[in-house]
Order: sequence, then C-alpha cells, then structure tokens
Amino acid sequence: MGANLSSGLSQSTPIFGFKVWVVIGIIVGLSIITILSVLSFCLTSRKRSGRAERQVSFNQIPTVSKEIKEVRVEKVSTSSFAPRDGILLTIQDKSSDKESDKVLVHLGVEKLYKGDNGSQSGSCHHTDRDGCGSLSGEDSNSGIVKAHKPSFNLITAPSPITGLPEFSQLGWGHWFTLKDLELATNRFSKDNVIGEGGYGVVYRGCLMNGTPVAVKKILNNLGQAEKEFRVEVDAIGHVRHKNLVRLLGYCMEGTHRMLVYEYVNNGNLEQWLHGANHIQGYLTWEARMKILVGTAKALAYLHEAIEPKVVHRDIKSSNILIDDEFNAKVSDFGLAKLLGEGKSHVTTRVMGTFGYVAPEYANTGLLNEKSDVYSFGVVLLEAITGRDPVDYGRPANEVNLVDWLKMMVGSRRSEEVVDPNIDMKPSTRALKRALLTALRCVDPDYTKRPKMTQAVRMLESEEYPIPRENRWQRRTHGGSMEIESQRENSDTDQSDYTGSRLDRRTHHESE
Ligand SMILES: Nc1ncnc2c1ncn2[C@@H]1O[C@H](COP(=O)(O)OP(=O)(O)OP(=O)(O)O)[C@@H](O)[C@H]1O
Repeated sequence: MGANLSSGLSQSTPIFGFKVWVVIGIIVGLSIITILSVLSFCLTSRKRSGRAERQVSFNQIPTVSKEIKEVRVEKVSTSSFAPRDGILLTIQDKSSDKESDKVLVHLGVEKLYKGDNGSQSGSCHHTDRDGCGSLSGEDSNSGIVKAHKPSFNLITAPSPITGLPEFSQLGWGHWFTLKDLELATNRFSKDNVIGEGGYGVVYRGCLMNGTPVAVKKILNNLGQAEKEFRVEVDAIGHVRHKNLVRLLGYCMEGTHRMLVYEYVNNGNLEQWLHGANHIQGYLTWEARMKILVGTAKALAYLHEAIEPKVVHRDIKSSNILIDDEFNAKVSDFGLAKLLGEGKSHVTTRVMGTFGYVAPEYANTGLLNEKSDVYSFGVVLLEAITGRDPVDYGRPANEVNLVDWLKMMVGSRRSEEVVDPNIDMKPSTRALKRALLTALRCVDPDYTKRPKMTQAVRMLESEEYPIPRENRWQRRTHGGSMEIESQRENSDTDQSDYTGSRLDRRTHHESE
C-alpha cells in the first residue's frame, strides 16, 4: 500500500513532466498564498472603512447642524499711528461707521518686535503631532495684530442624548468621546494648557474639522465635578448669545467630565487689565467700554430674556473672555444658579470671588440677579481704574476699590481715578456716564441697583447722564419711558459725579 502510494506520487505528469508530488505541493502552496492574500485584503479594507466612519462621525458636527452660524469678520480699514511710546491701532468693522464700533488698542512697543499676543485665529489645522496645530493667526511678518482673521464656525449638532442632567433642555451640542478630546488636545498635553481654575484645567484644542476649542477637564473632587458639570450644562447648554461663551459639547466617559467650548482667542479682561497681556499694550477707553457693554448685554440676557433666569454668581474680570474684535464673552458658569419662574431669590452657600461678591449675598447668602449687577459694577470700576477690586499693596484707604472710588467721587476727584495707562483720556461726559453706572450697580441696597438692561442703556446712551442745561426741559416735556428712566437717574445725579444717595452720603460724610 505504502509502496503503491510512493510509486504513484513518483509518476510523471503531463505538466512539464513534473512528478505528482511536486504538482500537489505546488497546488497546496498556491492555495495557502491565495487564502492569505484574501485574508489580508479583508483586514486592510475593514480598517480603512473604520477610519472613514470615524471621520464621518467627526465631520457630522458641523454638517448635520441646521443651526450652523458663520461669523465673518471683515476689516475694512486698519490704520495705525504712533503717539509717544507706542502704537494706536484702529480696527473698524465694515458693517458700520459708528464711532462706537471702533476699537482702539494702545499697543506697547514690545509688541512690535515680539509679534505675539497669545492670540489665536478662528480656525486651526489638526495635526497628529500637535493637538492645536497652527492655531496662531498672527501675521508673523508684521507682528502687530492679527488683522486678517478668517471666518470661524460656531457649530451645533442637535442630537438625542441620554444620560444627562434631568433638567437640561437638551437637543444641543455634541457628545465627544474621550478619544476625540485626546486627539484634539494632543493627549491633554501640558503645552496646550491655557489655565487652571478652581474646578479644573482648561486646554486649547483643535477638532478634526479644524474648529479651535477650549476643553475644560473638570477635577474629580468628591462629586463637585459632577455638580459643576451639570450646572454648566444646564445653565448655558441651551442658551445662545453673542456675548456668552458658547458650549459646543461635552464628554462623559467613566469618571471623566469635560466641557468643550468655542475657543476665545484674545485672553481675558483680567489679563488685559492687570496681567499677561499688558506686554501687548493697554486697552483703550473705547475697547474697555465695548467689553463692558457686551458683558452687560450678556447678563441682561441671562437675567431678563430667558426662563429660568440664570444668575452667574461669579462675574469677575477673569471670567470675561475677549475675542479678536474685543467682544466680551462671559464664561465659567460652574457656580451659576437657575431661578425658576416666580422665584425672586434663593438662599445659598456663599460662593464667588472675594472683592466681587455683593454685600447682601456675602452677609446672608441671599442671592438674586442683583448680586450679578453688583459684581458687574465692580468689574466696570476695575476697567475704568485699572485697579484690582481688593489690593493690599495700596494704602489702607485705597485697598477696597469700591470704597476708594466712592471717596474719590465724593471728593470731586473723579478725573483722577482713570487708569493712568489709558493714553487718550475719556471725555468728562463718558467718564461720568461710566462712573455713575458703576456706582449705581454697587449700591449696597440691592433694590436700588439697576437691572442689567438699564445698565446697558445707561452705558450706551449718548445722553446719559443728562446734561445740566437739558434737565429742566426734560422734566417739562419728557414723556417716553426712556426719558422717564433717565430722569429718574438724573434725580439721583445731583452733584457732578455722585450718582446715588449713597454717594451723596459718602460725600456728606467726607466733608
Ligand atoms: N473658551 C475659552 N477660550 C479660551 N480661553 C478660555 C476659555 N475658557 C476659559 N479659558 C481660560 O482658561 C483659564 C482657566 O479658566 P477657568 O474659567 O477654569 O478658571 P478661572 O476663571 O481662571 O478661575 P476660577 O476657577 O476662579 O473661575 C483662564 O485663563 C481662562 O481665560
């Protein structure tokens, strides 16, 4: 049997005279090679289609949305001239010629040479090496200002999402995976850290579709992360306002809680007034007022335009982000409280930042939207004076900004309070308008503080405060609500800068 088999295998075949065993060997070998090739082909094509699917899911963010908004910023003129020791740059919005739309930035000399103000452009390019690729929109040749901003997308991809806070009105944003955000931030690289707040670290990142983002990785400290996450999602997940930082989405994976925001590219007000951005120059009066009016509008929206209204609870200069057009973007809603319909206030554990917290809230925990109005008043004073709300480095009577301001205004020394770094001083009228608004906002009696819509009107009105010579006429003929409200304000405007009874009392006391 064995001899037969071996003689059979040894017989020659018609195929090139090969022996049977050789032909069998060739057939078996070819079959193995074919099977292996088919297998490897299948594996490669599965990998490719997996990558493509992943790409699609990323790209879905901007494409599925019906609410894609494109903000185009076109500069029509950028002119500069050099006063004394630096440069004054004028950026004017194409859509308007109004003086109020101009932003003047007094740039420090250093800026001319350093060519970096930490600013980032509105789009970024994702690279595998670096999570934020080339975010910088700086013209590296001129080194003066990023005046060539391209458009950037504010995106939203409504998607049915489960497992989020019960009260959240979802239907907004995007649920990012941990992997998405690792990719966007180059695995949360130290190089991409923008800053660290009380509740977590904020990273700069770039989504696959080129959208620059800020990713807040909330610290996991005993449930506070969850709380902060829920509050922020509830408070601003569904709101939209030009002056509120936009929450694009979030990530909940295991114990990770992250919030993904639009990236705001020009630092925050605190940095411009007191810190890192000083080196690039100083904000002009116009820029300051533009930022403050934007902030006031955001608060007016939160307090008066939505239900439940939102009390931010932590209004301070570092929470006012600034874009490259010097628009304010209020951020950091981790401490926000929602006030349901018919609720005038809530009592809560006092939180917030020293120097900005309203006295009634600090003393009793009583919180309503007027606490934000007080904090806004402090920020306005901070912008006018360039001083910190509390500064122990100053003489005793100047440590507390609000008290010092009242003292100065009461002693008719208002012109002296303006930040000495402002190159072109505001007109007396503009200064008076800002000071009066601020002093009304920091009235210790919260019932006397204006609503934020009133504060916006005061800051924007060319006629506020009403000139002395027009007062009689107004009182005789004034009829509209606007005029009435101004008259009400003007009634408290007895002496030059004392905008409230409180100020007059201060004045009286100081005499
Ligand atoms: N969307 C954003 N775009 C750009 N930078 C941002 C954004 N959100 C926050 N930042 C920056 O990240 C840093 C940390 O911000 P965060 O709000 O966490 O803390 P904070 O305001 O500095 O401190 P606190 O915890 O007291 O509020 C700040 O420098 C802030 O300007």
